[in-house]
Amino acid sequence: MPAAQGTFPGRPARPAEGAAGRLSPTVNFALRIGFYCVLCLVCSALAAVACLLVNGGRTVKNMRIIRAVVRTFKYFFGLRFEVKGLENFKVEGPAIIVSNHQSVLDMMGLMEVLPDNCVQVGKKELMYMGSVGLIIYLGGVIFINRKSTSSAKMVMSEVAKTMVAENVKVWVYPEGTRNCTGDLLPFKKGAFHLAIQAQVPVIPVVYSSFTSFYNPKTKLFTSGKIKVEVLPPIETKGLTPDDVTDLTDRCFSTMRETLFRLSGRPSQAKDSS
Ligand SMILES: CCCCCCCCCCCCCCC(=O)SCCNC(=O)CCNC(=O)[C@H](O)C(C)(C)COP(=O)(O)OP(=O)(O)OC[C@H]1O[C@@H](n2cnc3c(N)ncnc32)[C@H](O)[C@@H]1OP(=O)(O)O
Ligand SMILES: CCCCCCCC/C=C\CCCCCCCC(=O)OC[C@@H](O)COP(=O)(O)O
Repeated sequence: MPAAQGTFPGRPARPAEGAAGRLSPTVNFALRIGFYCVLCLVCSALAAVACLLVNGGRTVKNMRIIRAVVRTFKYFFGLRFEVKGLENFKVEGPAIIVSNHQSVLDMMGLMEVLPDNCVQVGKKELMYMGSVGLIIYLGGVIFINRKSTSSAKMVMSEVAKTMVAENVKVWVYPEGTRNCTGDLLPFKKGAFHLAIQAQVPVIPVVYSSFTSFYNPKTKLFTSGKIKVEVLPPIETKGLTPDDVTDLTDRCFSTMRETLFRLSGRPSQAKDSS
């Protein structure tokens, strides 16, 4: 049966979708995003209780509980993850993980590959999202104020010390904001300063472009497959602050190349346009 006008774009309607399958893309998008938010809020509240009972308060150990919960979300949205390179997370000790950031849906991709003892750097506004803010706090997320470079730098310098002392990996989205264009935004340098200050490797993780199944501008949100690749660690031992720009550029080029390859984007279209 051909896809009827107004069904989830990209594939024919299934009989079980019934009326929902015939909704306009805008309504379909709103319903699916609304459901995602409700799912996050409800599951965060339940997970928060579990975290408090099992681990007693704010600790990275709670990420195991959060990860187990969030890994079930993909089934509600017909999303599949094809993951390669997980062995690259097996470095001795702490590391900085950097990845591309496309959407609020990234939390599913994050939890699909998240190694143990790993916290994320997040904007402080996330704290005020009700139960989601609470669970993010309990998971040990490091909050930064993006509007104040000096305060963000201070927090990051503190993280450089504690991540080594406590053997924790730190996950940073170096684009600094969501970007669902199928390309990368220029990278902010915080993650790379952090890696060099702590003298720990940088592990890039790349998610293929969501644009074939998710696009807030065109109200597209259907099922889809996401390819994920964990790339080999980039060592920073012996690097100094003078090397931050080179390290940033190196990670950016490697990740952009990988993003285009995973997304099936032709190599001649690599220039940002
Ligand atoms: C049950 C279900 C619920 C689901 C629960 C799921 C739980 C998981 C939660 C996951 C949360 C994920 C949250 C994601 C986000 O919030 S992304 C947004 C926040 N993150 C970031 O912004 C990180 C990336 N940004 C940076 O690294 C920035 O560099 C930052 C540190 C923030 C500073 O930004 P900005 O002011 O814009 O500065 P620049 O990068 O342009 O840098 C300015 C100059 O400062 C120098 N610099 C930067 N950092 C440092 C540093 N640490 N030490 C020394 N110097 C630093 C930088 O080099 C620039 O100077 P030059 O231009 O090079 O001279
Ligand atoms: C009592 C207050 C109630 C608030 C209700 C909030 C409802 C939202 C509920 C669930 C949404 C799920 C969010 C999961 C966490 C997503 C983290 C994320 O992706 O943050 C975006 C941030 O990286 C970059 O932000 P910007 O792109 O710069 O912007």
